Amino acid sequence: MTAPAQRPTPPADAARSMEALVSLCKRRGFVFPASEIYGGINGFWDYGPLGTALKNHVRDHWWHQTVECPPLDPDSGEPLSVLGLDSAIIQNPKVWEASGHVGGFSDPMVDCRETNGRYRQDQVEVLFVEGRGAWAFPENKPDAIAKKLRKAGVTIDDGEVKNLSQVDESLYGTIVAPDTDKAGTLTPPREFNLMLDTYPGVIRNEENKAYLRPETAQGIFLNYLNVLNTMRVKVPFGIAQIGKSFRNEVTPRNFIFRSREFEQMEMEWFCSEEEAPKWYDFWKHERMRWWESLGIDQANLRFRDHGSDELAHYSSACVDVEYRYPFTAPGFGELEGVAHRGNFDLTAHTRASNAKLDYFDQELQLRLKAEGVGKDEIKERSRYTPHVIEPASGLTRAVLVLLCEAFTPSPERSGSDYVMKFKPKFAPVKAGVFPLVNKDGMPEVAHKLYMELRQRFACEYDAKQTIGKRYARMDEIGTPFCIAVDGDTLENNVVTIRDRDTTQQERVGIDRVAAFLAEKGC
Ligand SMILES: Nc1ncnc2c1ncn2[C@@H]1O[C@H](COP(=O)(O)OP(=O)(O)OP(=O)(O)O)[C@@H](O)[C@H]1O
Repeated sequence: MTAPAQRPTPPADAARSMEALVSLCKRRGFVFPASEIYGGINGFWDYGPLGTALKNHVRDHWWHQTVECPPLDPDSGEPLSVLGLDSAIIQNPKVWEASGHVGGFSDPMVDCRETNGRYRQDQVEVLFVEGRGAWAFPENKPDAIAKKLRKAGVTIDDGEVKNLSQVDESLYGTIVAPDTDKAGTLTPPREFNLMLDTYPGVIRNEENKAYLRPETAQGIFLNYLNVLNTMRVKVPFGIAQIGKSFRNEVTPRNFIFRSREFEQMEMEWFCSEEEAPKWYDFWKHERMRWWESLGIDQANLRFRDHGSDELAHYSSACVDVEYRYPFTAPGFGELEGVAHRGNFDLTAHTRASNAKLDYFDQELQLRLKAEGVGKDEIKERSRYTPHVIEPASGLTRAVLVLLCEAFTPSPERSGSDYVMKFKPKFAPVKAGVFPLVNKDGMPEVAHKLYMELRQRFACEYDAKQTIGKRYARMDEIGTPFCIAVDGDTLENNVVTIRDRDTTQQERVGIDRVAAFLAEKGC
């Protein structure tokens, strides 16, 4: 008996809040649908000025904490070695054959013969009501689900909900497909490859077919030897990179959660087989600590260990860091995977390319010698293909999480419906500088302050509209501080700084403003 499936119906207010968030992101310049003036293109998004700033702040924080200032070795207390990389998006297609992506990077899909709708099998939930029938759900459309069930005269509590991937195909004939009222229109599942292809060069034929990378990780394996030979590192060490990846997702959805072009932040940690379990545990907890450092509420984060049936054949452990997205609530969805990949990738590339991607561990050799181990055994054990621990996360998914965390309805405030409560470090704009009124010498003083502050902080100068409207706009784009130059500034050199979250105001000497912003973590 399988565990009861989670209810497919997200709370209606969560769906509505997602709608409001998407609309705010567009209205305020965070994220726009790609090619919007041509009707858009499914699964692609453009990051506007504020979304780009937010994304860059997250990217820089990851890079700083992973490459420039990585965690300390738990045993020696010395910094770990992690080196940065920026590999090509398009590589020799043999790479993706060796890695298993050409043959096996696919999702099982079912089609509806009636509507031609195509669904990922594991993203369809089915309600079985004994003696009445079975209804498949269009995911995350609570209103449509409610309507469909009402029409059928059943409620979600009348039966049992199962994921379609756990339903025997012989029962497909009884299921009403997600977008029809007819039973039995779903086809059996078929594998659908997620690789997007392209044809570099002048001739467009199978021989010249190449792929847009579906993950940044393989670029790291391809450069393992280059880094080892040039950077004076020894195992254990890591190689990290941030960059675009592409997947022909069948059902891109939930805003930027699942898109066809997205950005990843991945690190491959090369270590000995013996130490791999220790490093797996280490990186698992380090990664959670990192997510918490973004200011995400701990209650919205959790680990989910993969069951043995989910693990790739070469992997001995994998855990997801999950976040409670509005569209998964009360459940969670993936944000990052930390995988123990064994030495599958390096071994596969060794086999396919004939390059020697192994490692001679001099320290291990000396240790074994001191332990009195025999010559042949030393030789065999001190040359090996490193094992790998891989923390792999989505940069664009991280942006979505920060947007969801920050998004706070503010019915008590006039002028803005929402406040985006970003941690100051990640806020796209750190401070708004306003003259209280656009006269009496205030604009000149405010503009001078703005010109100084912008050397260190992303600031905006705004002298238009009422002060209330200026505050409201800053609240909606998540600017943590607004600095008003008023009569008191002209007389006493003090400005009024308003805190976005509390709306409390504080008087601060004009020459202390930069220090104030720095102290607040801007
Ligand atoms: N289509 C996508 N759009 C946005 N981010 C993605 C997408 N696919 C993967 N990611 C991000 O890259 C990370 C690492 O990729 P990985 O291959 O482990 O994902 P995955 O397990 O296939 O994700 P999912 O189960 O959500 O499809 C994911 O945790 C996620 O944050």
